[in-house]
Amino acid sequence: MAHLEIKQLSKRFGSFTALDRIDLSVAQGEFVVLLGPSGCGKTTLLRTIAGLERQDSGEIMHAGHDISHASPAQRDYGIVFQSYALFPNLSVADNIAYGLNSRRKIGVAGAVGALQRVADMLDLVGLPGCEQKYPTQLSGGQQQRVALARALATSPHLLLLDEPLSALDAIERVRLRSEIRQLQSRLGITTLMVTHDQEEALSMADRIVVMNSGRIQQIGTPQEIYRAPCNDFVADFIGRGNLLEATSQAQGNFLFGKVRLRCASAAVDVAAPRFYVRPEDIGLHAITDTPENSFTATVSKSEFMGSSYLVTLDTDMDQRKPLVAQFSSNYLEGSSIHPGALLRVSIPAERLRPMTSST
Ligand SMILES: Nc1ncnc2c1ncn2[C@@H]1O[C@H](COP(=O)(O)OP(=O)(O)OP(=O)(O)O)[C@@H](O)[C@H]1O
Repeated sequence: MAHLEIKQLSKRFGSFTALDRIDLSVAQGEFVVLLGPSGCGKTTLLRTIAGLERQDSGEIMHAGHDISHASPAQRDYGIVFQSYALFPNLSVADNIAYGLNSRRKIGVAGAVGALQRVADMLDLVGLPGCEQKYPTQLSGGQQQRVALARALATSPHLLLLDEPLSALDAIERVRLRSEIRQLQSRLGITTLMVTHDQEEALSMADRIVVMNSGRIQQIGTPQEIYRAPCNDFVADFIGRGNLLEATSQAQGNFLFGKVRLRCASAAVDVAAPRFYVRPEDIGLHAITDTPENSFTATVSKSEFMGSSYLVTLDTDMDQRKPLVAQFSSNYLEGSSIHPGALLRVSIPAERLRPMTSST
């Protein structure tokens, strides 16, 4: 049985459809990331699960209970928002204890129990001894750790994170994302996190739900989403990529302008073949070599990215956009990839991935 099950959930604001028949099943202990561009409905979905928005239709089941019409207080979750949302006039301890008080989970041990719980929570998020500080005395990352401690203080069975890292600087963001992931694994708490940052999603999620215009586009592991995007939107949104159109030839061969390539997959729509190639899947060869699926290309632009170069190539493939390749800096050591340079590149047959849908 799924720990969280969302069935045909729809939400409208006036005539605008923010969520359109969302189906999603989350397993116990899973870390699921809702990913999509601004305005696609991620936050609305999270808020509807929290009971902070009411759906127009559809169901939400949590641990076998129908919570579709339960009030936020009747639902069992902890939530962390993008802006730290701590009470500035309350100490760290009071901020964390607030959740305990409001949910009446202090128990018989009363205030002493609450103090111990606050201390335990601060240990858990790596801020021991910070009880008496105030939010303004903490960095952004520390404030989000306190917000996390507050969300976890009632031992909820569901953790909802709404862009918890987006207000932090780059270094703190990377640090906190691995801390959150480790903590989540350790506690085994089922977690849903909203982000529009694809790197964050790829590095943290067990599964990613890619959304656009209130609809789910694809659900899969980071590897599945990255390697096999199901449509143009996902292909475009996740990482860099080349969408290529071709005409069919015999025996798994396809013609891209003047360039003929073999595709190893049998799943090509031969009537309208379209493919997807990641920049890092493009090979670079000595100009005199002629491995399978290789062709010549002229460098039009070369950007140094640190560990790699991003190289824009003019080819005879006759596509709407130039081909973009990514070559490792180590591999290029000593060779010159400057605008105008003639290269021999290849798209290996198994890296030429068919697109099944253009929606
Ligand atoms: N209370 C509301 N009233 C009217 N429209 C709303 C309301 N809340 C959200 N919307 C609209 O619903 C759509 C989805 O909003 P939502 O906040 O869920 O998007 P999002 O994917 O989380 O985007 P972002 O990353 O920018 O927060 C947006 O077009 C937004 O303007």
